Amino acid sequence: MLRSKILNRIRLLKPVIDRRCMSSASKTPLTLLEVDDKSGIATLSLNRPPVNSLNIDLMNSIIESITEIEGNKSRGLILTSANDRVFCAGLDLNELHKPNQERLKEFWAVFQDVWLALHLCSVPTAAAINGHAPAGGCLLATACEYRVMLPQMTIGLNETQFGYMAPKWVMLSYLSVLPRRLAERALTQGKLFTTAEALDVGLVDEIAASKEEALAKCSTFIDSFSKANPLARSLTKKQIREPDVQKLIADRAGDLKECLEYINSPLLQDGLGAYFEALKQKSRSKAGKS
Ligand SMILES: CCCCCCCCCCCC/C=C/CC(=O)SCCNC(=O)CCNC(=O)[C@H](O)C(C)(C)COP(=O)(O)OP(=O)(O)OC[C@H]1O[C@@H](n2cnc3c(N)ncnc32)[C@H](O)[C@@H]1OP(=O)(O)O
Repeated sequence: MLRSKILNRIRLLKPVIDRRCMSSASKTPLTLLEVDDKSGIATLSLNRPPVNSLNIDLMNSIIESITEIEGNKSRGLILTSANDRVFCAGLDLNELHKPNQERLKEFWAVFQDVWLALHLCSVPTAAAINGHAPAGGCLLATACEYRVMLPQMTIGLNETQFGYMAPKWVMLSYLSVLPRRLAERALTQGKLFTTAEALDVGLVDEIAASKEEALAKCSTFIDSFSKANPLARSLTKKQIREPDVQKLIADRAGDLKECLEYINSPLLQDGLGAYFEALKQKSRSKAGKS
């Protein structure tokens, strides 16, 4: 009786995921999903060149993969990147800059969904961060239960550097990993931590010399739950994460409204435009040099 009450409660917590089709003009899968026959661990690789920036299609593809992993009895999920330089560059700035309003609404709702799906994933989750992970990339990593990162990369919620304040629930994700004082300072500075700094403050759990080693360390973390009952483990995780998740679920429409107003404000659009242009300029001059 108690168990079914808890299960119903957890079901209510789960995001309602509208299974929109995974569309891709290039016909390349935006995520690659591999389940190891021996270990039963699923590896989900982000595969949207050049930098795995999160547009609607990539986020839907991540959600569909998580749903599949939960359904196929995988023992755990490792999130990584098919790109060996960038784990995920965060939200696709094309979706935020001069946005089409209807698309922006859908985009924000899917952004909420992807965080909820990963944050509440029923199997153990670990991120093998094999490249840079700014902003939304850091959010994906912090939604996982464990993080292993390669050297000489950067990670952090750097929103204030390009003129945005991270949404409340994004900040909560950071606060679940970092001590409050440190999180406040890093969020207000828009700090990008190097791998060594991230390990030092506890933003990542381990450093690995190669992607293979990172995947192996993530597998070891997932194996550490071998003696725990999977249902009990998953319910415990969800109970612990419930307060943060409820803050978003209780007012998804309010969050959407607030964010849309904020994103559309001329000051923020100008700041974002300048930031995006500087990124493109940097990329052009890099290409010119090579
Ligand atoms: C009043 C209260 C209201 C409260 C409400 C609050 C709500 C606020 C809502 C605001 C939302 C804010 C949330 C934001 C979260 C985000 O995730 S925003 C995205 C932030 N991302 C970044 O800042 C990363 C930027 N990119 C980089 O730093 C680098 O690209 C890299 C380190 C990831 C990789 O470097 P490198 O390998 O050298 O590649 P580049 O040459 O820089 O880039 C290649 C190519 O990709 C394009 N690109 C890079 N990042 C993005 C991106 N995020 N989106 C789209 N495109 C991107 C870059 O321009 C290059 O393209 P071109 O070669 O120029 O075509």
